[in-house]
Amino acid sequence: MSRLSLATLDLARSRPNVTMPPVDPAGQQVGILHLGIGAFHRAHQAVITQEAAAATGDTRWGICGVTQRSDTVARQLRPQDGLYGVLERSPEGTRLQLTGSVRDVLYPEAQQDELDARFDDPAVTVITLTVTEKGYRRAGNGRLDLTDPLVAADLASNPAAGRPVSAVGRLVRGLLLRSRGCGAPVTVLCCDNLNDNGTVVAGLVADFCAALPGAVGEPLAAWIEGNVSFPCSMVDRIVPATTAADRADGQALLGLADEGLVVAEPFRQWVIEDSFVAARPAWERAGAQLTKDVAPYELMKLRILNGSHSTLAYLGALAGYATIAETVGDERLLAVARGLITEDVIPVLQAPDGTDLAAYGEQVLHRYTNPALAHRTVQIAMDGSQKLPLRLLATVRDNERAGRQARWAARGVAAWMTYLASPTARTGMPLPVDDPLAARLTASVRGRTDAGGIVDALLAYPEIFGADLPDSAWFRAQLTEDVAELL
Ligand SMILES: NC(=O)c1ccc[n+]([C@@H]2O[C@H](COP(=O)([O-])OP(=O)(O)OC[C@H]3O[C@@H](n4cnc5c(N)ncnc54)[C@H](O)[C@@H]3O)[C@@H](O)[C@H]2O)c1
Ligand SMILES: O=P(O)(O)OC[C@@H](O)[C@@H](O)[C@H](O)[C@H](O)CO
Repeated sequence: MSRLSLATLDLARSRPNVTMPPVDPAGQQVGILHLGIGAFHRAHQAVITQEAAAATGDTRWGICGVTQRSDTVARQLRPQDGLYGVLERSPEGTRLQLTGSVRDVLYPEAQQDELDARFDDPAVTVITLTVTEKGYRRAGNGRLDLTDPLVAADLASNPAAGRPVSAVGRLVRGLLLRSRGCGAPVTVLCCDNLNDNGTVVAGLVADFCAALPGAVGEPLAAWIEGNVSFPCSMVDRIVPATTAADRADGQALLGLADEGLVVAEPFRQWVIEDSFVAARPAWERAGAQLTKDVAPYELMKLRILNGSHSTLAYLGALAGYATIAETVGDERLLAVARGLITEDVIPVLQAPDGTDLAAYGEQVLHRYTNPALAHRTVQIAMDGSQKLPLRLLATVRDNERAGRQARWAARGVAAWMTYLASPTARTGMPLPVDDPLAARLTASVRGRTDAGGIVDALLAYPEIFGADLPDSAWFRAQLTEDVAELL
């Protein structure tokens, strides 16, 4: 079967349930450099960007995507001239949105020169990132982990001449080349699920500069101070990893093979701090919200959605459910998610202007029920050591400060602990541990059946639980009771 590309795109024009790109892909110039061109970026920012371009007629905002660890996405998209479909799945049916805003894809290991040229291109005024929580290589204190092998390798090589391997290393090298080259201001916009994500990235870049030889790091830090901004953003759209079945469904709709296809729910939200130092797409013309303060939106989303998502992922996987939709079909597990949202999270959360938190929470739970979206519990269970502090432990702490006990958040943490201890679900479904700390975590607890010992062993990770939570008597007791029940 022929493959989607600029040459074949017209064949899709009359296909039912297929929507053509709303802009001429070939007419878009690259103005955005995106580090981490995974599934989420393709289903969220790239779609909103092409809609903004269509609404304004502004052709400056094509995207150059940069893969991080492998050339997979480059191999998928380059033969397709950057085109791919977003398979939007809902109970009402499935439609395919063709997307044409990705104009180039680079694999840095083989294309560092091309990447350098993009970083130094004055037409590029926005650099965006989705490199996952662990991709930022943060130490337990939130600062750049200078002992991380990739970060250490980047620092050891000449930043202007070497070939960086960490995401922050790539970003800093790019900013260095730009500061010495075109010198044009640029905005760095983080789109990962992190609290205060722009501030986090600004801090990591500053840490990296401070660790460079002074003659390089100091002038670079000064240039960044005057020429780069790091707005925060809240991003939301449920985008499960694409499967072979998804590709087959996409191909049946399109009549063309599409190796770059991604799957998503209909819902999407993007709230962006309005703090840009250079031109940007008019994303607000495609539904994005530009605001002075993203923090209340970030906290609402991370704690209500991502907190309940992780809780359901661990509880669901332990019960042998493969997907979130199956998990919320179990009334007892749905009740845990609802308890977490209404009893633990909302009472200690500040609502963004005009937002009804209870209604938001119910909408989130409803989104999980989408039976057409096979979002695997073990996918969401990945990287728990990076996610739990933001998604659940912050809620535990805020409740402690308010003199309350976050009983349901503790249940989510206990489910993570039980997941780590259990090689398989009760049904025999394997429970893989995919986490930067996987080797240590599994050595600590995998295969153990003593609830108290499991809880003690895991609470002893200060990079996850800090110095305070292990001292909370009710938390330890609740975790032990819950792990004993879940094992
Ligand atoms: N998928 C979703 O539903 C969703 C929704 C909102 C936000 N997000 C954010 O987007 C991120 C990526 O999600 P995705 O669905 O695109 O995942 P994905 O697996 O499709 O892509 C992940 C991207 O991050 C890169 N990456 C992974 N580990 C890395 C590391 N250690 N160092 C550097 N880069 C690394 C990969 O190379 C890839 O480019 C999430 O971690 C989250 O922060 C995802
Ligand atoms: O993408 P991750 O790994 O940060 O988290 C898994 C899910 O909780 C997450 O992707 C949600 O689907 C998403 O945050 C919804 O917007």
